[in-house]
Amino acid sequence: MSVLELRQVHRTHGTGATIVHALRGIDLVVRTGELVAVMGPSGSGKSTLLNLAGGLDSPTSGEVVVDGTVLGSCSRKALAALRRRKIGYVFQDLNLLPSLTAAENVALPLDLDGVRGSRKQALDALSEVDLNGYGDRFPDEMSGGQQQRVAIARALIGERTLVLADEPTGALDSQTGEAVLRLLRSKVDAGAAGMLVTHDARHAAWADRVVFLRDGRVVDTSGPLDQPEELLRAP
Ligand SMILES: Nc1ncnc2c1ncn2[C@@H]1O[C@H](COP(=O)(O)OP(=O)(O)OP(=O)(O)O)[C@@H](O)[C@H]1O
Repeated sequence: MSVLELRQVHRTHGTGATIVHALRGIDLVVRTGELVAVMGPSGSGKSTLLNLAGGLDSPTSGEVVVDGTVLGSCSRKALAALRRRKIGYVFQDLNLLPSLTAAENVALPLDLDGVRGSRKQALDALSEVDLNGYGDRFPDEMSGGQQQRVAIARALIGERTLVLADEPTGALDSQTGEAVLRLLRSKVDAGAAGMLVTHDARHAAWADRVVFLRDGRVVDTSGPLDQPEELLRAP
């Protein structure tokens, strides 16, 4: 089943002589159980693509569909609820709330929906990212890598059908980074769809498919990545 669909998506910034075409006509489908890696040079549109898929930004033209809902047709309130319930997002800059503890940050999307037992679920999610006993710490009492794992726990908690991650392993050592990718993979295998922006071919190897962007266009896609180095060298 298609969870995420982009139909002829364009996104421009500015107008006239200073116009920037961040995305130029992207068609992409991500299905249940599928993890898609997005690669490409700096400025090729990867973060823009992820922001559009997560409903954090809107296309200049074209449609973004999540779980059968055209995001552009939603009210702000409906979009916020859909994002909270269905989309887990790991941002490059984490976006943890400094005044909430780790457990409260993780539980927040559930609390906003009045889900019972959110603290227990949050503590379980924290222990899955190896943060047992850290639930009552505030973000500024944790290392960058620990904060990143809190952000991952927040993205994976609940019944998310779409998980979006922008360089989720940035501040992590390679062993913890691998554990995070394994978690992302298992969330997808358990019935979600996932999209992962990465510069690292070893991380892309966790994906079922790699979409390679250049200048806002998909220039290549591959199945399971046999030869990531070749793809990275593509003209
Ligand atoms: N708010 C904005 N205003 C103007 N231009 C923007 C804005 N956001 C992105 N862009 C431009 O759109 C293009 C795509 O940016 P984007 O951040 O999506 O690239 P990226 O592939 O994620 O880059 P990186 O790997 O460096 O994070 C770039 O040329 C960028 O400068």
